[in-house]
This record gives sequence, C-alpha cells and structure tokens, in this order.
Amino acid sequence: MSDTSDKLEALRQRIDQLDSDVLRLISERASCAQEVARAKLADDASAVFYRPEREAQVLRRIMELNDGPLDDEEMARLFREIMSACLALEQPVKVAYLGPEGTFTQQAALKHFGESAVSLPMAAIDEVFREVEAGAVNYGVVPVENSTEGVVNHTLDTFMESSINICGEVVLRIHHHLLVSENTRRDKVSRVYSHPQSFAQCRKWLDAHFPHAERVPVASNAEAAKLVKTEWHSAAIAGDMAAKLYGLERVAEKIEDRPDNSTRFLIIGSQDVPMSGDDKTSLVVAMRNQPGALHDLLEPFHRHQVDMTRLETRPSRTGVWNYVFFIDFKGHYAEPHVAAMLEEVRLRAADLRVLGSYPKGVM
Ligand SMILES: O=C(O)C(=O)C[C@]1(C(=O)O)C=C[C@@H](O)C=C1
Repeated sequence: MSDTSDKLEALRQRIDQLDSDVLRLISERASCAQEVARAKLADDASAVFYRPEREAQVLRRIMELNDGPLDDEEMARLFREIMSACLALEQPVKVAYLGPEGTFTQQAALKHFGESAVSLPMAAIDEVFREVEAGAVNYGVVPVENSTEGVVNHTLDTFMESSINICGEVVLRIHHHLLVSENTRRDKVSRVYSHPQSFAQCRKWLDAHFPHAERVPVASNAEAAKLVKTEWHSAAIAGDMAAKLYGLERVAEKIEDRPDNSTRFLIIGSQDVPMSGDDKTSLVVAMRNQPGALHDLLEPFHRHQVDMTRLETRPSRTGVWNYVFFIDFKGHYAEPHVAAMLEEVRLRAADLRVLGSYPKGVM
C-alpha cells in the first residue's frame, strides 16, 4: 500500500472512533432530554416542552465555545438539529407557516425549529394566526420586515386583532436566483414570475439583464417556481428551497440588488417566554390624538435608556386619523428598568399591549 492509502486508512479509523463517541454522546443527550420531559410533566401536567429561552442559551454557548475549524453558524446549525430531534422525543412540535411549500418562510421555520418539527403551509398570514389561536398547531412563522423592502403591513395589522404573543424571531439572509425548467434556454426567457417583494429586491439586476422580459407578479416565489416547471420561455425568481422542490436550474445565482438582503420572521404562539439574557420586546401602543403624543411616548424610553430598534406607524382600524405604533426594543419586560419604563408609557397611552419578550435571533 502507498503512504497515502496508509494515511487515509488511519484517518478513517480515527473518524470511525470519533463517530462512535459522537453517537454515544448524542444518545446520552437525548436520554437527558427525555428525563427533562418527565421532570416537566411531574411538575405540571400541561407543561410546555419547547423553551425558546433555553434553546437560545444553548446555541449561544456553543457559538462561544466553538474554536473551529467549522464556523460558528455551521456548528450552531448542527446543534440546532440535535436539539430539534431531542425536542421531538419530548413532544413533536407542530408549526404553521406562510406557504406554499418552498417559501422563504418555510426556510425560516426550519432554521428556527430544525428538521424534526412538523411544518404545515398556510395560504395566508391570518390563517397562520388562526391555526395558532385555535390550538391546531403549537407555533406559527410569519414574515415581518425585509431589509430592502421594509415592513410586512399585513403581519402588523393582524396583531391588532389577535391575542397571540411573539415567542421568537429569526433572521434569514435572502438569496434570490433566476430559475428555469430544463426545457428553457437563458436567451429565450421572455417572461419572469415572482412575488412583488422579490421583484423589488432584484429590480436593478432584472433591468440590466432582462430589460424586455415581462414581469408577472404572483402570490409567492414558490408559486412562481411551480409555474415555470410546466411553462417554456419563462423564468422564476425564487430561493433555494423552491429551486430544489421543483427541480429547477439556476440561470443566475444571488441576483438580489443588495448583498445584505435579509428578512426577519416572527415566531408566534401563546407562550410567555422567560429571560434568555439577550432579549427583545415588541409592543403595540395607541396614543391619544393630541399634540406631543409621540414625544410623550418616546420620552420614557430615553430616560430609562431603553434602546428602541424599530418604530412603525399603522392606521388604527378603530377610528379615522388614529394611529398605532409598533415598537421593538432591546430588553425583556421582566427587567426592572424595562418594567418601570413600560408602566410610564402605559399611563400615557390610550392602549398598550406587550406582544412579547423573546430571545434575540441567534443564528
Ligand atoms: O432544557 C429543556 O427544557 C429541554 O427540554 C431540553 C432541550 C435541549 O435539547 O437542550 C430541548 C427542548 C427545549 O426547547 C430546550 C432544550
């Protein structure tokens, strides 16, 4: 045998040994999770098994401990799947997302809950809320803002009519590809299908490369991918999941105009999430229609040194010219300085609802 094959043989033996160790340790961890489940049940027959704050702490700790050669995100992704499988042993988690299959929202659901979660596509954002409210699923995943295109108004508006909480957030880097079926050649593309937001995110690239192609907006990127599967001379703008699901070819990859294009999704549920150590809170506040109302709302944030990360205004659905504010800030409602600030804002507001405190997105 050559030196190289001797070396390969030795390395593979070492890998086999390490795999046995990893296998034993993962099984030990899974048994521990089963014990955790028994302890939770002994304490409370209707115990909640999924613990977003604990999951965030586990993943943050792994990323801190990691010294490579795998990068932090990759390592967190592996542990995400281990935890997902452990949670499924305790109780399989059911998640509704804005479908159809192959959307970025499904990708976000998988990134957050891992592959062991059961995910169910819904046709509209309000349907995701309804399924969670009815208890048909444990959690829901809906898009809330894109770094290029801004807020998803429909999601914010639905919170006004719902008592659902926010239990988490997940941020996804959005990469769009130009996809065709195997029968279509790049120089023959005369029509492009996509979701209006995706067209907006790839406008400059399309103007430069396909200025004469007709742009046809459809309900989702996955819908666009499905259409071109059976249509010649047409292309879809969609992401990895849709490309894989419909077996499409990539004419061009990562065609989004901004390389940092990302979308934030919310995890909704009925759970109240304890502090994780790095949390955010979302609020909806209605102010009285009078001069200085916005100043009155913002002043306690400044005085208590609470860092606001987002402020959105939406027309209230209850009266003409009345507005409500959606506010995100750093911190958990149970932290004393946050609680004090919230109490002051509550006294000044016509109405205030804490939509939830939840761990800042980890991966
Ligand atoms: O710590 C817990 O409460 C567990 O149930 C264990 C565990 C894990 O595998 O680490 C599993 C599921 C929870 O969502 C959080 C963590």
